[in-house]
Amino acid sequence: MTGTEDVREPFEVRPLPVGFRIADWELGAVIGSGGWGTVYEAHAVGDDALVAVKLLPTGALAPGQRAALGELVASEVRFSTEADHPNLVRTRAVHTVEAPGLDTWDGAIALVMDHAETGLQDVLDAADTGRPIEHADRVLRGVVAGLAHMHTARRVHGDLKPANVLLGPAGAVWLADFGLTAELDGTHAHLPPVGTLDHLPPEWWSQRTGIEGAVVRPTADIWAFGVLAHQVLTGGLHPFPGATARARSLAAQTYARGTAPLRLDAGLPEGWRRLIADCLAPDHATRIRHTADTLATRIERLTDSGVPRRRRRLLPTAVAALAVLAATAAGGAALLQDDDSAGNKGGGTPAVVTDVHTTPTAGAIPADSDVPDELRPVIESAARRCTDAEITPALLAAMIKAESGFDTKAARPASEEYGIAMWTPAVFRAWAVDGDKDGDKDGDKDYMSPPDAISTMSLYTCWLDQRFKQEGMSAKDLPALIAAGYRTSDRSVIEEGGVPEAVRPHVKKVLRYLAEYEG
Ligand SMILES: Nc1ncnc2c1ncn2[C@@H]1O[C@H](COP(=O)(O)OP(=O)(O)OP(=O)(O)O)[C@@H](O)[C@H]1O
Repeated sequence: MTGTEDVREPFEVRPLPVGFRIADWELGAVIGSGGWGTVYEAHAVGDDALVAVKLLPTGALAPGQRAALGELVASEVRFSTEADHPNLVRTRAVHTVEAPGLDTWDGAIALVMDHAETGLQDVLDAADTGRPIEHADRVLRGVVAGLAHMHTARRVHGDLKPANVLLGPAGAVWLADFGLTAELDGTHAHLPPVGTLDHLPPEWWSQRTGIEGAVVRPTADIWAFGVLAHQVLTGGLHPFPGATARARSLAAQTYARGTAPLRLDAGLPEGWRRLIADCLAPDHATRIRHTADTLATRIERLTDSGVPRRRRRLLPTAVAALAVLAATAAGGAALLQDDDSAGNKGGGTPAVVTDVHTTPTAGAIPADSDVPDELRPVIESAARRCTDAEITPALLAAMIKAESGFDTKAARPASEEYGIAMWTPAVFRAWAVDGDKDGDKDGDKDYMSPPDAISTMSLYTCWLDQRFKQEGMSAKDLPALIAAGYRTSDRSVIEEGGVPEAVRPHVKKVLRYLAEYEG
């Protein structure tokens, strides 16, 4: 899981005492502090119902800071009082603090808001990595609906991130923190050059930040939504690799320049993968097609069953794939359509599966196979990391058997291949997954550990599968192509237009084992 790093210094001043009165409100404990304010619990005098009071001080700051802050405060107050939508936090009142003798607070602005139960960042911090958070669909629907409302009102949020999504009573989802919200003037607005690195679009870095600040457009919020959706659906994982926000931001820029592919978490359902990839289109011009409104409609369709679905499609039989490898006709192979009913391809098309035995256990490892018992759960859980139908426990098991014969200590030093999945250490490092959950530092991912090696194999084969599908390669050949790509590379398979000669014996072996496992 990744935390967030802010480019601003945290706001630090002495808090006001519990019981301090602002108009009819009595302050309680501090909930937290952000870039330019502190939020307190509070209640109306004579009423126990909680509210949240955000205090935005304008005094006791260096003159430069004061000017910038003044504008932000004005923006936050202006938008907060205008905002009227179930997915934007409600501001009940705005007061000016009277505290003579308390320089920091005298003249501060107090926004009295509905009280949230928690924030999305806290939920992500406590979440299981790799799985959607509870009620992920509801949260994402709420966020995108709030965003759509803002964009229709010609506003850009400008600082969308999990810390600015509040979760209220009865499942309420509220966007909050409108300090960086800007009014659109033509197609863009100007914001002071601040924000959170983790959710800034890559084009932000190449924009000049003149006296008016950086240009922001609604597409910046769409990028931030893509990052946030990825985090919500994976228990907090950022879509770009890196241990710090700066490193992740550099990775996003490298991707935007076209020098690295977008590698979203392999566990994402296909429809969500498409939607997030659209939000993370590399520049403003390609992202502009995807508005908060169109995303909201797609999300409605993706989540109409109430939970983000982790659907599996059924696979072509290995027997048919073997036949294809042998260059015989494979007329009986299943042709599978994409199951993204809300994606870019027109939507509404259900998965079509023909001529295949639709057992719920398609691709499972049979009980009487030679796969060692202790490896079965490891392989099954690794396969679940990929929702593409071709990456099944049976395929991973067949590949492992062909690679190492299930020998956890296998080693081929001459070709630098080690462990049960025969990883080359340098390649492993680029893809490594912490399958045994013994930590999240790079050093804890070990190609000699079967869970790490097999989980990483699943991630890598999932990516190969998607590459070959993008290239329009035949669905029925995918198991063979994946086994070949794992032995060589995606590029050599694509250039060859099939299984390269040198690895045909190996691929035949994989397909034979796969046929045995699939019965
Ligand atoms: N209406 C609210 N109800 C309950 N908690 C809130 C409310 N508004 C903000 N908070 C919490 O108060 C803390 C500080 O919020 P604040 O908006 O000042 O900063 P931030 O969002 O963490 O950072 P920044 O403002 O720098 O982007 C956060 O933990 C936030 O979840």
